[in-house]
Amino acid sequence: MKILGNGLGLAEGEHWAKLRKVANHAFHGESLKNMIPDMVASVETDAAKQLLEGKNIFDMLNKLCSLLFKNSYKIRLPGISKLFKTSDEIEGDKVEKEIRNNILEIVQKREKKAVTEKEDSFGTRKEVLQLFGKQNPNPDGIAKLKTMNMIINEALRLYPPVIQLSRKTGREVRLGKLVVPANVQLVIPTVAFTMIPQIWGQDAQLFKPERFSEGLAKATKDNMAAFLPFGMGPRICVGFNFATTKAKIALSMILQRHSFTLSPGYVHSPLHFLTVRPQHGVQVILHSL
Ligand code: HEM
Repeated sequence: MKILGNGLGLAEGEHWAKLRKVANHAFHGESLKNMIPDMVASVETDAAKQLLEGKNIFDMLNKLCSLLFKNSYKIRLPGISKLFKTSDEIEGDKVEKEIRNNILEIVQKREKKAVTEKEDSFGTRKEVLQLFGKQNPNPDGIAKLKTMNMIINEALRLYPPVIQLSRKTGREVRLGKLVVPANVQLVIPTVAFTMIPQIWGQDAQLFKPERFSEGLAKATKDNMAAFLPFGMGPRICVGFNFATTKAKIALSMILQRHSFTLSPGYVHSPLHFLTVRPQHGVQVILHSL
């Protein structure tokens, strides 16, 4: 019975009711409707492969069933299995372990596939391949990297390397309702502006490059000062174009050659130390295309 676990089929009472509620929800019309495209895709492409993967598991389940059946009327003292195992019990444990490993293998394979598919969910690789094919990036194409530009903007919004600007008033100035005398040092916490829900919405903390799909003015609801990763005015970052162009070239060349996933060892820990940076680096796993 160990292999059957404590699932819905064997659960009782309150535990059963809880599991049943979850299962009802999972198999409810709406949830099921959302699964249909995946079901269709899996029937079209993966059916044969899945059958092969699954066959091994069903063979082992059959073996386990016959062991259970063979032993179901045998009387054993409670706890004796811990001290002494019959050959059937040893065989049963082995089969159970194999089933578990097989299932885990299938799950891991699916997870890996899902991550690889998700990796280009914004269509950036498609965009790169359409513009450059396998050739090196060229200036005309770089200017047309629309989704990549959106992704870079969104990354800079959430993790601006420079989190504040500073200015000193050369003379008395009026800032809205505020009159600031001459020689005052002002700190402008630009990072705080990137989280204003009235501008960015309730999902301001989420990574959503599509918010930049219709340009900066639309994304900031005409408050261009809400997005200042490179500063503003005459002292705006002089390397602005250099930095974004280099990033686009590097990303394009990676996407032309590799798919990549975040390493399971990566720990998300942005650290502000002069600039914002990943405290422990960003470990990715590259797969050649
Ligand atoms: C993602 C990369 C970069 C970010 C986020 C960034 C951000 C900034 C920011 C916020 C400022 C202050 C702007 C202001 O006060 O209004 C600045 C200034 C500056 N940046 Fe960058 N920067 C980047 C890359 C670069 C690169 C690659 C270079 C050089 C090739 C560069 C050179 C400069 C210089 C020289 C200034 C001072 C400009 C001045 O005071 O007139 N930056 N940067």
